[in-house]
Amino acid sequence: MRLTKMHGLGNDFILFADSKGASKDYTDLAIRLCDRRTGIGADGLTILVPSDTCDIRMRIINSDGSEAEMCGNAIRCFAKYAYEHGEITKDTFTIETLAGVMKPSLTIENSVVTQVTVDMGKPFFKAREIPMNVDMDKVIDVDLDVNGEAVTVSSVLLGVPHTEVFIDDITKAPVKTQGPILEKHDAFPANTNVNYVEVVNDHHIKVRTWERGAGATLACGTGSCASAVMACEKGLTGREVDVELYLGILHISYLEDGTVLMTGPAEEVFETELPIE
Ligand SMILES: NC(CCC[C@H](N)C(=O)O)C(=O)O
Repeated sequence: MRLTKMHGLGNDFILFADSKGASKDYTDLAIRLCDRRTGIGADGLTILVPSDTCDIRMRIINSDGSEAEMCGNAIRCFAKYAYEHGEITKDTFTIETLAGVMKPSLTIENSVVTQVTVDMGKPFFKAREIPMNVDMDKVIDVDLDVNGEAVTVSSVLLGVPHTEVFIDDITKAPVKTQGPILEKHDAFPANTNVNYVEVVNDHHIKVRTWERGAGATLACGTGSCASAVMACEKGLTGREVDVELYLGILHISYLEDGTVLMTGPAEEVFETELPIE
């Protein structure tokens, strides 16, 4: 099996194509390969499989073996992988995911994909769409009890469920302590990704994420989109926002019609061949 290790701003993935992978169970493979001591190490597997409705289909399996509906950093890596490995010859195409159809546009320099812009679709705000156990049309500034402490959260579905906690200083974000508690809080029947957000000004935010099924990661693409959307909905920023992550910036455009565009890099780290079925 030919594997490609890639990352999007440090959120890292192992990619491969599997023409018979439409409904395969990759749980064990993900846990084995993603282990950072005994495997290759990654936040997830990203698998290219054939699609009946789009140009190609992406499956994303978290490092704990659970399957996610979508992944923003993985889809930029996936789009670059598909083009540079000859699976796709166009610079704009469609990708089927469990969260619907995503549309990447590639910036190509000397046959190398340097940036990818993805039309991520529109966010869903209703509590039952996220899903979340409260009855609200837009889940903005709800107090949740976290071990006796009231934590104010806002939530949105952007491919996957996201919860934002706005804080004054990103260096104090309790990612690894509060993140896992919020991820599995009773309020979220499907669990949630947790983003800590510092608003720097009306076009610049900083984000740190605790990911559902993967833990603390260096960047989260859908989380960056969700954070930018929520900052705008709360009146803290405009519709064009730079999201600062540990290793760089994702640019998010939240268009007037609700469509979210995400632009950022994707990098290949190495390729290898392993004797895996
Ligand atoms: N890394 C992500 C999100 C991956 C999915 C997530 N762990 C989940 O299960 O919801 C991104 O870049 O969007």
